Amino acid sequence: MTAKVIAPAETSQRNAGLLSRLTNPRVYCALIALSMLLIVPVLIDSTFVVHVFVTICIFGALSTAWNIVGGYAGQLSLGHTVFYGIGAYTTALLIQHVGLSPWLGMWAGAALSVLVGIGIGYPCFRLRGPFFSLATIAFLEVVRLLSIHFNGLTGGAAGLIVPLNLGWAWMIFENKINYLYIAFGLLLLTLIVSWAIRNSRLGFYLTAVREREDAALAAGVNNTGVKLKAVMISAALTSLVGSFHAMYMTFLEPATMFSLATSIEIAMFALIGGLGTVFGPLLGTVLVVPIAELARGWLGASANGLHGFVYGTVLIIITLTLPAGLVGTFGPRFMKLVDRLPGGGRQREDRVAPALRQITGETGKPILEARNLVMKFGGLTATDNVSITLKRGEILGIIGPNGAGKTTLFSQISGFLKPTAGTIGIVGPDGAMTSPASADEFARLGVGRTFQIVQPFGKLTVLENIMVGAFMRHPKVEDARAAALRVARLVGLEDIKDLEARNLPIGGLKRLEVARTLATEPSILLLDEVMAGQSQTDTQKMVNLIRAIRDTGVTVIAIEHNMQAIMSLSDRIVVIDSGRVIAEGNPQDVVKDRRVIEAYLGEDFVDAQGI
Ligand SMILES: Nc1ncnc2c1ncn2[C@@H]1O[C@H](COP(=O)(O)OP(=O)(O)OP(=O)(O)O)[C@@H](O)[C@H]1O
Repeated sequence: MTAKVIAPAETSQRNAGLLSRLTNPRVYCALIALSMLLIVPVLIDSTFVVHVFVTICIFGALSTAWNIVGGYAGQLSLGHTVFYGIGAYTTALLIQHVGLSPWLGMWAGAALSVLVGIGIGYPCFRLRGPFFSLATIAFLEVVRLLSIHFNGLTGGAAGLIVPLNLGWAWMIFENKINYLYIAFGLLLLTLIVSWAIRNSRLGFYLTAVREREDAALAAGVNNTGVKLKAVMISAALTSLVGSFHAMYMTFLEPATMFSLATSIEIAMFALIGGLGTVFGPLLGTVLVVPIAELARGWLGASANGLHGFVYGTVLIIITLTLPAGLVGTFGPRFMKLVDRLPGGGRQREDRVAPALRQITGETGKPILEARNLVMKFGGLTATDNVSITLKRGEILGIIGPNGAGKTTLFSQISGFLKPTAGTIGIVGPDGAMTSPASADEFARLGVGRTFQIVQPFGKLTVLENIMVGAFMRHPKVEDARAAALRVARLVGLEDIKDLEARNLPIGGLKRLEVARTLATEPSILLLDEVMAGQSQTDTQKMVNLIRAIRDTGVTVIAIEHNMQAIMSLSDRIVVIDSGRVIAEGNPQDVVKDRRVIEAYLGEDFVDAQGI
């Protein structure tokens, strides 16, 4: 076995990196704020205050873990306590029957929760919006009923008492402050995981999938795969917290451990604080839990159920006045203030862009072959035995009247529509002809497409949108950022790189479509009406850009209604009408073709002109 020797230079570089992070006001302010969750209860030293802070840490951690699925991936799970309950019961049962320490049992619970998460997530991700939420509630209810039914194991509705072995090994303490240390540790763990996801390729992919599933697929994202990863991580973290909570409460019953009300509370904290943000769920918890707990503490039994009233009131006020939640609304302004503190406002260093993917192959040889493609939508035949061969290095223009079937053809040759009949072959990097099975496979093989109706990830900046494409070839964030910056420069988007995509005019959005696709470093680029909505100057710039892209070895197919542009740009033109190819050849010949003029201007015009 060989051990890795760490050079002194490497260690000092790492220390310098850590020090530079710690002197960043965003980092030290977050650490100071978080440490208050420990310092305040230690200073006040009251059992009730410690209990409130333990509850904040537990629910903050649960909500942060939920946010990975509900916020980042946009899957509104309302059955998340299923993982919390599984963690709790597994840990308690392992102590009772095997004598296993909860420190180990909690990982067994997490593993089981991951498996259940995959089981729930895989079928449910096909469902959208409220149907997904309802399905997660249904799963929660089934597990709750099962835990009541198997009362020999779980104690049923009567509940289960955790064996009371005192000490750190058994996670049971007389002094409540010890629980706070563990709860705080779990909160830190979930926050670190959540932060790491947010700033990784997975985080970008989850946001992309949440915003536009088709555009994410076109960027090579395996949508189900990334959502499953999110569920697995979230399930494991929720389960760990559930295990700890079982030890804190020392009594488990199905109604509490698999509670729909708790599932909703967890989601609500994230909604109040800011869905899809790292610190939003914790902030929501910090704001709401103490009010409810204090009200309960002061008013005692007479205030039973009051916390629900408090949660509901805060939720209504926040959703009506701040739909993006507290962090979503005030976060950017607050960060500007924080950046003014010592050590703040540092500029990111421009990194050298990674090498472009090499495109190999002989110019003029087929790179894509579509044979007899048929696409039927009910009684309508959108493409009718269309066959095209794309030659490496050419620019192929596809024209035809509205509704001719051009976009349908694009969707077929990029894997978005499975042809009713016919075959598609793409030459892969190894030179062999392959037929990918899904849109993301097409993308990874080098087929990049834009959408006629633009598909920006509205809440991401221009540069982040392009990064989603760049991640396909450059998994590291900094490499993807540098590669995206190179593309932004090429496409003329560098000046507005930090603007949120939803604020762009249509011309900018069209260029962003091209940029995101280009960032995937395709060998075949499918452009669907990218010149629509562009000024004359911008159209000319786009023509020049497409030529420049072709000169780097990329093969281009462009659908276009701007005749002047497509005729000047294309090496070859294919004309489609009513789903069929009616003419094919070089631009000069195609414009004179009787069938083409007839398709655009009608038979009467052709007869009158005597063509
Ligand atoms: N998903 C769908 N379901 C049903 N019909 C569809 C679907 N997609 C396209 N069509 C129909 O198929 C035909 C071809 O549409 P397509 O969008 O491919 O034409 P197009 O040549 O791209 O038109 P345009 O130039 O206006 O964009 C149209 O009649 C359209 O209404």
